[in-house]
Amino acid sequence: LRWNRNCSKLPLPPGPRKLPLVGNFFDMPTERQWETFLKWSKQFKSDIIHLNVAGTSIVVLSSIEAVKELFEKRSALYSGRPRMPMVVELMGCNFLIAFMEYGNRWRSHRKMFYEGFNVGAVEQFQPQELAAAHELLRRLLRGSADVVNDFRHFTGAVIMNITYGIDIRGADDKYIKIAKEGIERISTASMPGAFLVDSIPALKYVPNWIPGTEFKRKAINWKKIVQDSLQLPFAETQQNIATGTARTSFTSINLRLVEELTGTELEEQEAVIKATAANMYLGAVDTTVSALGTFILAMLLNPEVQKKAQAEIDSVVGSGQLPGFADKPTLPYVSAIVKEVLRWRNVTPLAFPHYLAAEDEYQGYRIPANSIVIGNAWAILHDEAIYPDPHSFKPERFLLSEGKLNPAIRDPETVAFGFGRRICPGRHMAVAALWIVVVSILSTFNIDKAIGEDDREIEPSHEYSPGVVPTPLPFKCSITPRSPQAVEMIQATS
Ligand code: HEM
Repeated sequence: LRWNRNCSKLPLPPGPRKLPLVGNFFDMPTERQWETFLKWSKQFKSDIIHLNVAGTSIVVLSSIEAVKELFEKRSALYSGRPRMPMVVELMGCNFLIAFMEYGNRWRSHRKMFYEGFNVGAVEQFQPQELAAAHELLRRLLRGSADVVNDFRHFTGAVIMNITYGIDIRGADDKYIKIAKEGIERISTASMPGAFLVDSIPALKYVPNWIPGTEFKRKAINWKKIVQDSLQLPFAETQQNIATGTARTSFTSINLRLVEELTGTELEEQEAVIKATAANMYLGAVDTTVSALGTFILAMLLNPEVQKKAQAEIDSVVGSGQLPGFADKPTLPYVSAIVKEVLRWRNVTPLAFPHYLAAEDEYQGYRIPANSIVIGNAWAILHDEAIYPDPHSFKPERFLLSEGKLNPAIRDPETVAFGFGRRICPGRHMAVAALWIVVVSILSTFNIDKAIGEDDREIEPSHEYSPGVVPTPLPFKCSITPRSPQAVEMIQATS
């Protein structure tokens, strides 16, 4: 009580002036929020700023020191998630780990995820990742109309294989479609401020016939789509196990581990396996696709980076074979490209919001109870003091003069995947998938700007979709084999 009394006398962190009742509602940016948050942070000379959006307290952290202190050292306080009635309660997304309250249910799901995807465990997935990367090369060889869509197919194929042991059939595979639609609905519904029911949860009890409750009808339709992505692939794996045709996968391994159980214990364990599997798919696809799209855009802007990487690959791997995971230690420039992709236009600029239930203090400021606390990962990854000329794509920043990776430069992987106990549990697999695609494409293809009908180069728009995971909007580019030998090597992979 004494602590609380002391805290309450402290001032709030600085921030833009608040109006009565609505607070900073009208100051809130509707796009690229991370840039405005950093601007305020500089304006108020503080790595912690406070906003009040129509009664909701929002705290934004924009330095590595602040996120480490609050999200890591005080993780017992800062590992919650804000209540999201639209997506969790109305759309039934309570099976998604990212939205779960911090507690035992979250722990049991997260534990199963960790066992499948920790740094050692993910090595077992390398053969599937390599096979899918080769399939991607074959797709690109046939000609790519939309490279971002090709990446969606690649990520879908890897994840469906690892998670359920299911093969994806073509670009319009039903599981790819279901997941794409599910992710789109979840992304729209979880955008802060998109639905009034998130600010006034009691609205969920208003009867459906009352005007203004379209959100309830949307929630019913969207719930069905999301449920399909949870239920259908899991049911197919169960069916395959029953008929003895199931391949080894995350789901089949875990279902076998619990087959001795009975009754509610079995039901509970099956529910955790089913939910964890769906999390893999829904957590992996858009994030990985976004990073790969950014990689292509970076190559279009920086042809010299592409040439340097190709020279490194040719000198290490040799021109007669395709690279594999074993080459990673000898290809530091390629690894530096992956790090720069994760830094330059990081996939989740504001990570995901954390939630503070009880009042706290930081640097003499009071952080009110029930605050949404956001780590501005974009600001940290664009800090000029650590990454000079932060808006340029420069893999060299991660290298020593002799070409090895420089351990003294902060690795973007420690920021781009979020913070503390909620840090992305799929990060090791994500980095492996990014690396194998980047190295495979660079070793066999040239990435250039497309040429228009007027014989001029077409500049990509560099526009990204709105949402929690901004993804490059479709753009034109030319991806052509580097040599006849590259074509032969790719064809030989089938
Ligand atoms: C480039 C790829 C990826 C990026 C940038 C990324 C980023 C993130 C971020 C920022 C968070 C929130 C962390 C926080 O709350 O502080 C997160 C959570 C999560 N990610 Fe990823 N992710 C990626 C790939 C993946 C993959 C491949 C999987 C699954 C195999 C995955 C599964 C999850 C899950 C389940 C959570 C929720 C964790 C929790 O709330 O405890 N992610 N991710």
